[in-house]
Amino acid sequence: MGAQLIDGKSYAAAVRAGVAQRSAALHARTGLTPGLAVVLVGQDPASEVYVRAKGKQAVEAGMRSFEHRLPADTQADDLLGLIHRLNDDPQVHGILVQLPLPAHLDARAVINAISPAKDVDGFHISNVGMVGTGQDAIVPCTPLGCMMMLRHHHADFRGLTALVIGHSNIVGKPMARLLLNADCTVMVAHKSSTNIPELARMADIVVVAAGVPGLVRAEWIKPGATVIDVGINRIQRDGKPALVGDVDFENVRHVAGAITPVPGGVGPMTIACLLANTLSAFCHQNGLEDQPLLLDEQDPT
Ligand SMILES: Nc1nc2c(c(=O)[nH]1)N[C@@H](CN(C=O)c1ccc(C(=O)N[C@@H](CCC(=O)O)C(=O)O)cc1)CN2
Repeated sequence: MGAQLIDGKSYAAAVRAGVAQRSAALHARTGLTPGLAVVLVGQDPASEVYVRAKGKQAVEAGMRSFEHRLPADTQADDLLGLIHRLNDDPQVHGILVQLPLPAHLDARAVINAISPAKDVDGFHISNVGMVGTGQDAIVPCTPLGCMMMLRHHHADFRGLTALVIGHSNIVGKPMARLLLNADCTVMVAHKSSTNIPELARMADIVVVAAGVPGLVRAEWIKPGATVIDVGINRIQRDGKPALVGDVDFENVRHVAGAITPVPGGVGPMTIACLLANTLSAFCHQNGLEDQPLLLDEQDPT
């Protein structure tokens, strides 16, 4: 029997619909509108696509979108000046700086200049520390989306073992922390570890964010395991461009219990969760009650 396909597109549509509904209800009650500011430095083609999608989906969810496009040679002081202005702008409740930044800019310093309350990417050291110590905080969008989809398949993480492959600050590390906070037993592997196959065979959940096309193979997977593929790799296949994940999808799908496709899996949840984080930030900044958006109440199936 093949794995159940985890349809991130439908889940993301359900999350966005929930955000739009709450945003409209809060606007009707208070007259206030959530605002999201997105900063893009340079012209990386993939980043252009994501930034455009963020602005469009924010507006569709009833939010204000503020796009700031800066040239690739922008100096740190100018970028930091913009962030300080956005921190002080009462119409802006969420700020994100699209990554990667050009090499001459220090991404850490830029991220830590964002007010933690408006850091809707959840990358500020204060949000990272809070999540790391199991406190309520803004959670990075991609791992949040992965957790929402995983919760749909696993009511309780206690007694389960997870393997996270890749330990980036954007995905791997926060993903491992969220799973630990949910009482899962968690292993984290560097993408070039030679023992990944043995670790994967013990895992009920495999989350991979390694940037290596087809890294995860069918013979590594425990039958019935849930496999979440965060990889987005642009390759040439039969002379044509193709988008593939870090999982050998065609073979792993015959062993796994549930699996995310690429495209249409984790990716769409990233922006949906960004909107959910922006709505939460808006609520906190205005003393409004924030309700967590759970997929269970927005079940697309
Ligand atoms: N400041 C941030 N920078 C980056 C983040 C982030 O969360 N915050 N994540 C990624 C890029 N990203 C959002 O910014 C993102 C990546 C992928 C998708 C997505 O929907 N992917 C589609 C495929 C789309 C395509 O053709 O590329 C899919 O997987 O189905 C959305 C957002 C790095 N930077």
